[in-house]
Amino acid sequence: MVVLSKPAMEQYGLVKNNSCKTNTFFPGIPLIDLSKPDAKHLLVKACQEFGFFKVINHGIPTEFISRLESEAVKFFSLPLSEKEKAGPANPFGYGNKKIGPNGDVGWVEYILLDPQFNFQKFETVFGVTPEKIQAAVHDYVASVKKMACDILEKLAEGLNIQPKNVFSKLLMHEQSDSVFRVNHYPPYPDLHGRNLIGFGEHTDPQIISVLRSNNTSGLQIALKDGSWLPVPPDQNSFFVNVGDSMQVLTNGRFKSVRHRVLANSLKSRVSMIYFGGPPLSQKIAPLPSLLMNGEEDSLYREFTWFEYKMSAYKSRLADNRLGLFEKVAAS
Ligand SMILES: C=C1C[C@]23C[C@@]1(O)CC[C@H]2[C@@]12CC[C@H](O)[C@@](C)(C(=O)O1)[C@H]2[C@@H]3C(=O)O
Ligand SMILES: O=C(O)CCC(=O)C(=O)O
Ligand SMILES: [Fe+2]
Repeated sequence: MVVLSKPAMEQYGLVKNNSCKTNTFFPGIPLIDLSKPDAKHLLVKACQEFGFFKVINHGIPTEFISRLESEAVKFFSLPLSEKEKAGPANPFGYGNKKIGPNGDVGWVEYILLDPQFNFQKFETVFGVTPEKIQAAVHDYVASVKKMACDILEKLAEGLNIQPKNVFSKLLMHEQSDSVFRVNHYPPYPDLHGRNLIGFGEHTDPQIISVLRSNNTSGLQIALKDGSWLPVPPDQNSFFVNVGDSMQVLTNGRFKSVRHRVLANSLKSRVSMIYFGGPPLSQKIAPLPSLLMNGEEDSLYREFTWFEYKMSAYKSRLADNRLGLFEKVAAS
């Protein structure tokens, strides 16, 4: 990344170092052991209260994680001119500082991939080893997707709805519109008590997002009172976000969590995120069984994932994207 002067860095957004919840009593990020029988109930509770949790005993082979991370680190270490051959990210490819099509910026560089992977665009960049990278992405994504489906099935069981694949089938569908992203947040020079925004606050539009990072801090989630809670990094665990589409499918029971990343002044952060989405034609509406078979009103007007995605790509990162689809309460 190019070194910038302090005023130039301000365009990425700065926050005071003490702007987060650190001293108020807080029980901590929900921790779910996927191998335990009570996982399904704890998952439901975490999705209702935070829309966010950490999982252990996830079954993802360490080798898949380290292989992909080391390929990603190699890629991000290339000269900018080489990396740019895989860009711009519109929507897939290499991106640097610009996030999305509507003027958002952050102290981040990234690769966005369609997990059905068309690596042709990357062939020139990855040179002799496109197959190696392709295999690393494939193994990692297949394994994380399986875990995401396991979590979604446990959630259906915990909610007492049938069939248990009611959510997971949307990711398993051969036309599932999922996205895979690797973010790199380089360290930045000291800004006298200020933190630089790496990835601005937002909610993820899809059903579920599964994140793994190296041991560098930066991720924060918004609590109900609007304060920011730093998420301690843990390279051996995965973090899961409820996305906007899941909030709608559950008629608002599960919360799509607002989150952001602050860049670290000392260490690089590398994160890999699988965003599990449904097929484009999928109707997104509360499940009838969660509307008490007609007793409860839907909070949202009906839409397809295609419509929501189109609308999301017209929005700015921090926008309340679901707001446009909420039904106005009758007076
Ligand atoms: C500003 C934007 C970037 C984003 C597309 C959008 O217009 C609004 C949603 C953003 C987001 C957030 C979660 C994921 O990182 C992402 C890939 C997604 O599906 O929605 C990004 C989009 C992006 O970076 O292109
Ligand atoms: O990089 C991270 O840790 C999170 C980034 C994120 O929220 C996203 O890419 O949607
Ligand atoms: Fe996100």
